[in-house]
Amino acid sequence: MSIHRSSIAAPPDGPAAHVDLIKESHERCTALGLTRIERPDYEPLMRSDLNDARERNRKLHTHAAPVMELLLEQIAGTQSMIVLTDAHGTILHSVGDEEFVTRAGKVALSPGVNWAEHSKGTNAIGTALFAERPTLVHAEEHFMHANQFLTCSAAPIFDPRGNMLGVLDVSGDHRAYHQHTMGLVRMSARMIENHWLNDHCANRLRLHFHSRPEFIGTLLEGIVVVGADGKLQGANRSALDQLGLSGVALRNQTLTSLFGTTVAALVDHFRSPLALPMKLMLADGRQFLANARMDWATLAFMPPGPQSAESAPLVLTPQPPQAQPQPPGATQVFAQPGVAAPPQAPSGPLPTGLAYLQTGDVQIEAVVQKARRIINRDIPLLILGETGTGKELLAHAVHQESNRSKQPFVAVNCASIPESLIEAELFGYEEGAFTGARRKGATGRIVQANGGTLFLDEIGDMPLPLQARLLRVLQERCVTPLGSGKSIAVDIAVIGATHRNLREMIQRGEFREDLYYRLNGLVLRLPPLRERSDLSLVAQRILANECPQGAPRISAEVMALFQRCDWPGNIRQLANVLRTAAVMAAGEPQITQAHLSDDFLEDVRRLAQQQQAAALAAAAQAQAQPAMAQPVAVAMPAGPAAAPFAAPGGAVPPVAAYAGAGYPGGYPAGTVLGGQPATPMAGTPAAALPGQPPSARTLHEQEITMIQAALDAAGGNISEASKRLGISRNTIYRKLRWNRPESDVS
Ligand SMILES: Nc1ncnc2c1ncn2[C@@H]1O[C@H](COP(=O)(O)OP(=O)(O)OP(=O)(O)O)[C@@H](O)[C@H]1O
Repeated sequence: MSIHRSSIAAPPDGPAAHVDLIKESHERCTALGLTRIERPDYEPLMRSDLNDARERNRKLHTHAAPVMELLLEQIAGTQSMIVLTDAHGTILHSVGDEEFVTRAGKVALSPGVNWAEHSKGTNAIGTALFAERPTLVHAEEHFMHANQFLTCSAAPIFDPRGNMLGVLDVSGDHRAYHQHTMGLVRMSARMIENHWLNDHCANRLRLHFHSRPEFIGTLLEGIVVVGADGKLQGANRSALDQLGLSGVALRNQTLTSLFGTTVAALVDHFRSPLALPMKLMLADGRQFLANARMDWATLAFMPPGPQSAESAPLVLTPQPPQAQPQPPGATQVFAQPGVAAPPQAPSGPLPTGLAYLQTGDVQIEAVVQKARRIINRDIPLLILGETGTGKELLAHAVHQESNRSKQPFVAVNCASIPESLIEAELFGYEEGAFTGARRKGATGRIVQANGGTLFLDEIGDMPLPLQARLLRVLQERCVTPLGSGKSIAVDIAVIGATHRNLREMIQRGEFREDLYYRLNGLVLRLPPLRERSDLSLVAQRILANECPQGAPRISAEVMALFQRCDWPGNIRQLANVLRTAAVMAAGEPQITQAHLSDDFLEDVRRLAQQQQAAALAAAAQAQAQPAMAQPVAVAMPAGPAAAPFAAPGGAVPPVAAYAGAGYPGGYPAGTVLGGQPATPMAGTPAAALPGQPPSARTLHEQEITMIQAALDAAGGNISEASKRLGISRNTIYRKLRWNRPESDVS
């Protein structure tokens, strides 16, 4: 049974446009010298060339494969097949009804064969490629007689900049034509485009919008990609449709020119995890609601929002190309508007990659030299170090300097993902793989990293059963998503990182020895900030990065304070402190104590008290020891102005006397912190348990106490507490979750 052309349902552009499209295609074929009875060119690509083409289009297939599987379910039993081609019309992959696939093979509708118009005449794939729009070619609409048993629906797949990536097509027996097929193919192509966009622009700010909020998060949502300078860099098809713009017209717009807002306003609005969608309005009055998405790593580089409602909104400072290269992983830099350039401009462009990390410390220098030697050598790297020491930055720098730099760098924090979800996150899953799984399934992070680098942060927190699966992936270089029988080949460089002592974990049976040896081709240990000799240069580099138009100096008093701090949050904490200070000091030539946040000064004060208390207790214990009489208990006074320490059995000299004497690890004589003399406080970690010298308290216990105190001060708000402590929210969760002594990194 053949279907009359005019009865073909739902051609993408209406019946008249469809007739014209086919007519023009036939004319092109005639002009190309093709004839209708011509024996089609059946010559497929050689196997090796097909493999090359598949390799070149691996990412397209990665994003298309789950969508094709889903589509296959919808068309099962309809005598049809699904075809994915590259941007030239060469078939890369096909799946479908076995019987029909064999029939289609007779007209060379199979991998390795090119279906561009010039080789196969009018057909949905070739004509969609030419017309750059979804195309239906039914039965005798095919130019060549041999293909007229087919009905084919094809949709081109574009990247966010409008570049053609390939074509998705469903071809079937023309007698089994179904009017919904074209719609399914168009939807599937959009899904692939959205996957591609979200993956490739993961590090960039994306706005997901629609005029109806319930459509945000669906296939109908518009997505625009926003650059650090506020320029719109790309969009999905639904965005262009909703905005009524072409891709080129969209890329000539900025957030301000199109929606009347700024990146800073967006960042500020969405900083709260509970933020509602933001209202955006076009110049013609049309309104949309938008959610913003971006990688957490990107957000980590953004400064806190405006300090108060009255303060001027933060604006993005455009960076001159090449003038201020970003450190590895950094994306955006903010400054206050209207601020005169501070007198101390950075002397030159900041180095990038591993060179960014070289600030003169000998331990770091050794780390960088060793890291350089293994670049492109297929040697797995394991980075050890406390939280915030720059493990991810180092991993990113290694990736940047490798020949994988153009491919994705995918970071997974094994400690921040609930144990039950790590497997799905890493390996991906098929539709219906487990209760609560997204209907369409998901690509795992390992597959997303294909061709690039997978950074497994906090690898020591990976549950044992998953360690076995990860080991298999590393050995066999292929991944099998949950609920799938098929494995996907992957080519990844793996960098692991942890703050834990993996050797001890192996001994306790908590970490697989075989995985450990797979991961530790080279082990690099990043020293904590308190052990580094380059604090001053690191601080200046962070400031230069924060204030591209000229960084303020750090006053000697502040630097002296920094030098004495023990930085439990390491460089992350330092960066947070400097970021706030730079905003407070805007327009002034140097950062003084007055620009430091009270939280930080409070922490420094508390630390000084702990150190003094520890020293006092040690001294008291030393005094008590000859008599072997009583255990030492140090009672802390109730507040800063309270009486000096008292130890059982006798008066202990006032703190001031000790401070004045200049205690080892404490403050030198006469040091004044935050305008007040350093004095002890009740409830500090150094308030030792009776019968136990403070030094016997583990670092972990002290950390827990500090975290608890910060949480109390922040009213239980973990984000706020993490800001105050300068450690990540994950670290807080982790430390509270494992509220037991942790082993230090060896
Ligand atoms: N050498 C450096 N110079 C400037 N900034 C740095 C340096 N090292 C780290 N940082 C900054 O410190 C912060 C923490 O770094 P990073 O996330 O790499 O640490 P991490 O060790 O991976 O932390 P965690 O263990 O908590 O995941 C980031 O903002 C990073 O940019």
